[in-house]
Amino acid sequence: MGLTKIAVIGAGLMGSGIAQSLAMGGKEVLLYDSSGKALEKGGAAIRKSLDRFVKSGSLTEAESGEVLQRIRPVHDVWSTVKDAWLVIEAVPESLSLKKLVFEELDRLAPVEAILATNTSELSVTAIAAATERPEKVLGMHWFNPAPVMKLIELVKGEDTAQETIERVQDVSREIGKETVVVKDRQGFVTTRAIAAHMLECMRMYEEQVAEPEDIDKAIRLGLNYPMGPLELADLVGLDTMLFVCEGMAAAYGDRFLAPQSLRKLVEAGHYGRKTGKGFYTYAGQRETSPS
Ligand SMILES: CCCCCCCCCCCCC[C@H](O)CC(=O)SCCNC(=O)CCNC(=O)[C@H](O)C(C)(C)COP(=O)(O)OP(=O)(O)OC[C@H]1O[C@@H](n2cnc3c(N)ncnc32)[C@H](O)[C@@H]1OP(=O)(O)O
Ligand SMILES: NC(=O)c1ccc[n+]([C@@H]2O[C@H](COP(=O)([O-])OP(=O)(O)OC[C@H]3O[C@@H](n4cnc5c(N)ncnc54)[C@H](O)[C@@H]3O)[C@@H](O)[C@H]2O)c1
Repeated sequence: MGLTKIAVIGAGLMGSGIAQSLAMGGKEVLLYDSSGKALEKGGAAIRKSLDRFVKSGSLTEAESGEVLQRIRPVHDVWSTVKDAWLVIEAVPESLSLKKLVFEELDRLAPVEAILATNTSELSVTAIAAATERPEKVLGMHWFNPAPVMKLIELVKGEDTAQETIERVQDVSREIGKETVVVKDRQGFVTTRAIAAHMLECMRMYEEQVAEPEDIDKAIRLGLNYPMGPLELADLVGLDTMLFVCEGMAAAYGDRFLAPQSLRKLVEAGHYGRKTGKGFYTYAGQRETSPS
């Protein structure tokens, strides 16, 4: 029997959601995080999300249990990847960190395994160059919350083989997701677009054009976005926001420069929902007031 498993490296906001999405699509998933605490937290996030699906009637209790059975938390990288045909990385948005992780994955994963990065905007080509298998490396950009969002943005590095793209298109379709294929340019399509929108809204926040909740309400109800920019930033994580701004500003210049107030929130450790405070304050994951 060939390689049948899918490995996810990083069990944070995205890695846990990615593992859940794959398991909801019937795939056997191994989930690893360098922090045991984060691995436990990721498991709790998966159970919380599955409860939402059961409450909304999309899943039965039995189906929810079957999904959980398909996700195996693992405490070392080799055990996570040794039987995987696809390895998906979801560690923090740092190019140096991702390169280190890909060097390790290249050493430990089966030679025929595809290695995918969930980076929001970093160079897939540069990440692939940290391996001996650039033709098997691609960007597999999921969206938060991964179990709910329909799209996976596939990014073709300079040396990504067409067969690699097609195999990941197939598995994305099998789990009920839609894909687009984009060139490896900083920010791809989605991050470059959403960053432009969110940064302009952040500048309006800094200029006090309106109260935070009115900025969000205006975008939500006036433009029919499911979430306003500030509440979305708190969901995605202000740490990730800042990482992304730095990458985008390096590529495209000042128009993507991180606003000072974003940097200050991150410096203060206020990352949004995941720390309980960002643009808003959250008591037990329920919004209480603008911070
Ligand atoms: C302003 C600062 C600017 C700074 C500079 C910007 C530059 C950087 C910009 C890019 C950053 C990286 C981007 C990243 O790579 C790509 C992305 O992910 S972009 C974000 C894409 N996602 C969205 O746009 C989400 C939009 N929102 C929605 O679709 C919906 O609101 C929702 C999230 C699906 C929730 O819908 P509802 O369920 O109807 O609303 P609720 O109120 O019930 O949900 C709130 C709560 O529950 C979570 N949730 C809901 N359903 C589920 C589920 N089934 N599984 C998991 N989680 C679920 C939701 O996320 C909320 O979170 P929680 O409170 O549970 O923690
Ligand atoms: N947050 C979002 O909405 C979102 C959406 C799409 C893509 N992304 C991208 O996904 C990636 C992860 O983002 P996130 O929001 O899930 O971050 P996160 O901080 O929630 O999770 C990252 C996890 O990686 C773990 N980790 C760190 N170093 C590791 C290592 N060497 N090996 C294994 N695990 C390690 C951390 O312990 C943490 O649990 C980033 O590249 C980000 O840009 C984020």
